[in-house]
Parts: sequence; structure tokens; C-alpha cells
Amino acid sequence: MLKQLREQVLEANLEVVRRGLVLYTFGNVSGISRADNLVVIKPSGVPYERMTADDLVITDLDGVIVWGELRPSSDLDTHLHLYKSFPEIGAVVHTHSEHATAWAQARRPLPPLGTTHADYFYGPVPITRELTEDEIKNDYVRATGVAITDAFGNRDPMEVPAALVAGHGPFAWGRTPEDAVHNAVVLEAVARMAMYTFALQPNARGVSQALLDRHYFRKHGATATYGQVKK
Ligand SMILES: O=C(CO)[C@@H](O)[C@H](O)COP(=O)(O)O
Repeated sequence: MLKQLREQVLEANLEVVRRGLVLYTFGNVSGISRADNLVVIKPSGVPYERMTADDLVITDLDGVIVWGELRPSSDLDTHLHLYKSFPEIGAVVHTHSEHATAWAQARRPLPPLGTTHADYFYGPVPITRELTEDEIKNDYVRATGVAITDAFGNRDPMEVPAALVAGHGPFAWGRTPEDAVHNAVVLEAVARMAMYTFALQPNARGVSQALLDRHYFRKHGATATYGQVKK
């Protein structure tokens, strides 16, 4: 079932390890078939070096397992909430990559300090609110997704395809599993650069709106000019 998507999701899970974003079994990647309303996600706690496309789990948007032998990732309900709230996304990546997690633990949004950030994220990467005790006790995983969507309000999640979950770590997303991993890798890089920047200059300021616009829209949207014209 959904063999091609399972292979893409497996490859994305392996790529976050190769890129140094994931230790042991931390983190998880999923992808959705919008045509079928089915989600393919990593199994919980299975070492990446042993994982195959047959170990992945397929669920519906209510989390009911429709294919697979193993238990799905323990973060499944966060992924499902993001798919239901952000209809344009096709994949979700969660890691505990060190620099992005440091910002999440510091409860600080990640400001756009330079053009590397502006090429991918049209403004600050938001930090979520603290969850209530009730949310933590009764529904932590889904509430994590709700806190992410609360942090976006009316902002377009495709313009800033990531969020930092307070006291936890980063989530990133994209149109495909490959695209979502790319965003997670860049998020970690800009989080690291921002830490160095503040170490060197504690009063560092963000890029101007003009520079943010120039860099973001050269790569995204109808006016994009970056790269090659597709033939
Ligand atoms: O953030 C967490 C747990 O809070 C996860 O990243 C786990 O560390 C990985 O869980 P599985 O996806 O293997 O269930």
C-alpha cells in the first residue's frame, strides 16, 4: 500500500540521520497522500539502520492504523493535527537537532538575521506557547500540534515552513518528504548561525524588510528567479 510514498518517507527518515539532525531513534518524518487521506509515518523506536519501507505505518487522519505491523511514531498526533490544519503541506519532519532545540528550550523565536534565513523563512520561526498542565497530562502530542497552529494564527505556514515547540524541539514541513527534510536541515543551519551571531554581537538586529522580501521572493512565488528555467 502506498509503496512509493513509503519509500519516499523512509528515505526522508534516513536523510535526517545522514544530515546529523537525529541521534538514536529521536525524531520522525511522515508524508501524506491527499488523494487517499492517508499518512505514512516512521514506526516508534525502531533503529534507523534496521528500518525498511515495510516497517512504516499507514494511518487515516484520525490515527487509525490501516496498514503495517508496528506501532506508529509517538508523535503521530502532532503530525495529524498539522495535516488537518495546513492543507498545502505534504510532509512533516520532527527532530531534536541541537541548535534549533536550544532555541526551543530557550523559548525564543528564531529571528531572520541574514539572507540564509530569508531564502527559506519569510520572517521569524515562531516559538509555541507553554502547554497547560491539563494539555500535558491528557493530550500532550495533539496539544503540541495545536500550539504550533496557534503560533501561526493567520500567517501562511508555507512562507515559514517550521516552528519551535517550547521545551521540546523543531517541527518543519514541506510539499514533499524531501522538501520538508530540506527545510529541517536549513532550519538547523540558521539556528546555529543565529547562535554564533548573538555570541559575537548580543545586540544583533534582523535583516531589513527590503532584504527579507528580496531574498524570500527570489526563491518563492510567481516572481521567483532563482535557479534554472524548467524546460
Ligand atoms: O520528541 C519525541 C518524543 O518527545 C520523539 O522525537 C522521539 O524521540 C521519537 O519517537 P518515535 O518517533 O520513535 O516514537
